[in-house]
Amino acid sequence: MIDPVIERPRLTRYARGGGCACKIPPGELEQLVAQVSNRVGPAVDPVAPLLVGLDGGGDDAAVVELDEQRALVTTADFFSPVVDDPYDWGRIAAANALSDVYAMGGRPLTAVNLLGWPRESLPMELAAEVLAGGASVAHSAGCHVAGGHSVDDAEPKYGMSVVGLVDPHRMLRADAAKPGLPLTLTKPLGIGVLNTMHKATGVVFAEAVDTMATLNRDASAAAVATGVRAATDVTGFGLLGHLHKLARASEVTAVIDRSAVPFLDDARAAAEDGHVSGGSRRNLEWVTPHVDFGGTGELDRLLLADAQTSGGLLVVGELPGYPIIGETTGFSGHSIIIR
Ligand SMILES: Nc1ncnc2c1ncn2[C@@H]1O[C@H](COP(=O)(O)OP(=O)(O)OP(=O)(O)O)[C@@H](O)[C@H]1O
Ligand SMILES: [Mg+2]
Repeated sequence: MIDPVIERPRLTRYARGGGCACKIPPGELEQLVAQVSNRVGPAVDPVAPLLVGLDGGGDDAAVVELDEQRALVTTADFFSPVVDDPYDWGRIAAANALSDVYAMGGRPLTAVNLLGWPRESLPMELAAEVLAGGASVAHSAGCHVAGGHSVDDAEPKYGMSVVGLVDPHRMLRADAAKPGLPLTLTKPLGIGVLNTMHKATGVVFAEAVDTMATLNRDASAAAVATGVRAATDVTGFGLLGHLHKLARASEVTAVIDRSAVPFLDDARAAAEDGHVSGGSRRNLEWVTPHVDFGGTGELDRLLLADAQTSGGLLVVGELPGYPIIGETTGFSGHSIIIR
């Protein structure tokens, strides 16, 4: 488990899955959440009205109204290592946790760390690097990191719980897409296959690391400024999984132009070499009944369903400087049509 060149433990070797690819598969998660909702009703005499909760398959974060202009956004995200470098893993995990606030059109205020650490097999100095990476990204977003919770764990896990603010009238919801609008994707896909290859071979993909550590802040602010109403972030369920959830919740069909979808360099080659995670295969299985794939081949299907970690925003509307990958139409029998 020691990297022969830098003589440091390879963090990805300490976990079975990695990043958002280790999420519980979408179908199983929905069943789990539904079982609880069926047994336990809503909050009794709530202190504040819930604007966004678990209805319609849930959204990126929960939102409660504070007053006419302000609502509170809460979200939590943590996962096992996606890269071997502890500082980079921290940066990526923080950018990913903050992303759900940006996906609602909000701004993060405070975060607390969520840390699981195998103290007997990995030095605490590495945990400090992970936390420092996380704090550096959160601080660059103007978000305080002011606490956390840490447990001894069989596998390393890291993430954050984040609280943000949003204007309830300008919030970006997954169930607010309308027909006849362009679909924009703000980060290239391929992160999952490159992470899977990194875990298997140790090769570092700097472009993928930079992409994952980049905040979705600017894209979110641009979407809110241009009056966009619907968006989500593309993470563990892949472009197709998150697009299906958004289209289903909004009762529209998303028509995707396959050739317009951006990918990181090397992503296709990594997929051709078989570096496709089990999570990505489960994503594809889950969405397949809802997708008209046209002539799309198996490899392209897998790449479009590839589990992303800290992926970009999928925005229903046009954002200057970011690629348009398709459009919405009225619901026509499938959530997604690929051309
Ligand atoms: N254990 C849980 N209990 C209740 N709700 C859950 C649980 N796990 C997930 N959810 C909810 O299920 C929905 C889908 O979860 P998912 O993790 O895909 O959303 P997400 O936070 O946007 O993902 P990501 O962080 O990868 O962008 C969300 O509304 C989420 O809050
Ligand atoms: Mg999300």
